[in-house]
This record gives sequence, C-alpha cells and structure tokens, in this order.
Amino acid sequence: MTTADRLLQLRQQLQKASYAYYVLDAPIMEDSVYDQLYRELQKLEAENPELITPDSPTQRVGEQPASQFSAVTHNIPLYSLENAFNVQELQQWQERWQRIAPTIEKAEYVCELKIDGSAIALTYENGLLVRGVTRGDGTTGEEISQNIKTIRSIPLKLNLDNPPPTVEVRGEAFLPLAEFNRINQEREAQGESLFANPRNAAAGTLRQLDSKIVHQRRLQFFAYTLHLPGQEEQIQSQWQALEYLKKAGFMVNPHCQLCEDLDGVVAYFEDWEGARQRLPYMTDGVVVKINQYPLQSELGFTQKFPRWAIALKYPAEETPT
Ligand SMILES: NC(=O)c1cnc(N)c2cc(Br)sc12
Repeated sequence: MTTADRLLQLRQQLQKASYAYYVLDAPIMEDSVYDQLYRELQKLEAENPELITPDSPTQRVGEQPASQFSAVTHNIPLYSLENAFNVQELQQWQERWQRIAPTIEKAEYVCELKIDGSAIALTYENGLLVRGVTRGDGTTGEEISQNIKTIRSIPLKLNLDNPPPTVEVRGEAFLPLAEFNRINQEREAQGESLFANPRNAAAGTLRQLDSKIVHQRRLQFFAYTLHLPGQEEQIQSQWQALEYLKKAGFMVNPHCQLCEDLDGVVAYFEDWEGARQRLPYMTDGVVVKINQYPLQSELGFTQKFPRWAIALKYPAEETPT
C-alpha cells in the first residue's frame, strides 16, 4: 500500500468514526483507537506535507489565530423570520398568505424547533467545505472558515458520490446547555465575565480569533436550509432538503415534523412547549415553513421576511443552569 493509499484509508476511517460520534451520537470506535489512527495520520502528513488534503481531520484546527475577520457578502442572503406569539397570530399568518395566493393548492407545513444559537452560512465546492460565514445582517457576514472547521458535526467533505459544483447550507451553531455551563464555570474560575445565555456564548465563540479556543468549546450545528445553485430543480420541498442534508452528512434536528394542516402545527407547538425543557439545548420556538417549494416561490418575500415561513415563539425564559 502506498503512503497516499494509507493516508486515504486513515482519513476515511477517521471521518466515518467522527460522523458516527458527533452527528449520529453512536460511536463505532473506541477513543483510544481513534487517537492512535489520528496520531498515525499526523505522523504521515508531517513526513509527506504535499499529501495533506483539506478534508483531513487534522485540518480542523488552525495554527495561528486570525488578526481579524474579513467582511464577505453571502452568495445567497440569509432571511429572517416574522414572529407569531400565539396560535391566533399563526392563523392570521395563514390567512394573509391565502389571500395572496387563493388558488394555492393544499399547503403542507414543516415544523422545526427554533434553536437558540447563532446562524451561519456554509459553502461547499465540489463537495469540499470552502467557506463559513456568520449571519451578520443577512447580506454581509464575517468570514470565519477556520473556526467553522473546528465544529465536528460540520463535514469538511460532503458524503455524496457526485456532489454538485456548489452547495450552500445554512443552519444554527449552538452550545448544548452542559457545554454552556462548563464554559461559564471555566470563565468564572479565570475571573472572566460570564456569557448571559447559550446564544450569546455561541455567537461569541464563533467570533473568537483563536480557532484553538473555538475547538475547545464543543459547538454543535443543526443544518436546516439547502441551496443547490444551478440545480434548484433537484429539490422540490423543505422535507426533501432536510433528507438531502442528512444524506450529505449533516446533523439535522431529529424532531422536525411534516404536518398536513395548521392543526398539526398547533399540536406540535403544544407538545414541545413542555418536552423542549428535556432537550440538551435551548429552543425558543417552532419555525413553521410551507413545505412545497413551488408554493414558497409563488409567495416570495416581503421587504423583510419570507411570506411562507413564521417563527411561532414560546414565552421568553431564563437559561437553566
Ligand atoms: N429550522 C430552522 O429553520 C431554524 C431553526 N432555528 C433557528 N434559530 C432558525 C432561524 C431561522 Br431565520 S430559520 C431557523
């Protein structure tokens, strides 16, 4: 076996183990075995630097801290959501868009828990992660690619046989509550100011100039939006997009649900009002989207929001410690 073959084999074994551990939460390898393979990969790469590839797990931690982040324009802007604070406002939302498109066929809804984190935009070219950007104002964000690569549930290479030339993914980077509390305890011990909540902690961590600090804080990522520039016809609904994202190797929230009418959405919202307290991460509502992309296109956007989605919010709450 050539060195290049052994390096490929190591990258594949380590990527498979990392996906199982961080995305599926179902380890397939003992930590000691992972560490041994990782050390062999590091040694072979040090001896053959010309054989290092961008999807190697050793590329997740950068060497030097960044001096600053550059402002970049999103290839596709990130939308924000109109809020509904009760079921009546949700029904008014449906009445509004039904007035705009009265001929609209039977809309289905996808319900997705609204994750209390920090939105980021990822760009993959030929299946490789080439850029990670903070949401910013939705049009312009900060380029934080090296920090993004330290998030182990974000694939460095898409798990697709023939990846499209460009894949744009949006999702929420977040800190599980246990990790948020661990970070604050560490900061308290070091006499540093505490993060007020997991959302601020995630946003602050993403904007750390030293990616080693980001690597030490176990950020996670739920993907929820997919764009295939030039191949839009491949995906015809939000539900299909979520399936594609899972197949491509992303962590997608396991509690997403397809609802055939608004009663189903209300039932989902009410079910999760209590159950969400038992989740290991903070949520602040349910994102309700019309599932069918042709209907989304027919409705389009207002100045500020998509007409085909709304955030149904839970009452604000303190961060449990
Ligand atoms: N699943 C989703 O679409 C989702 C989840 N969590 C969030 N904080 C957000 C924000 C926007 Br904007 S969409 C979305």
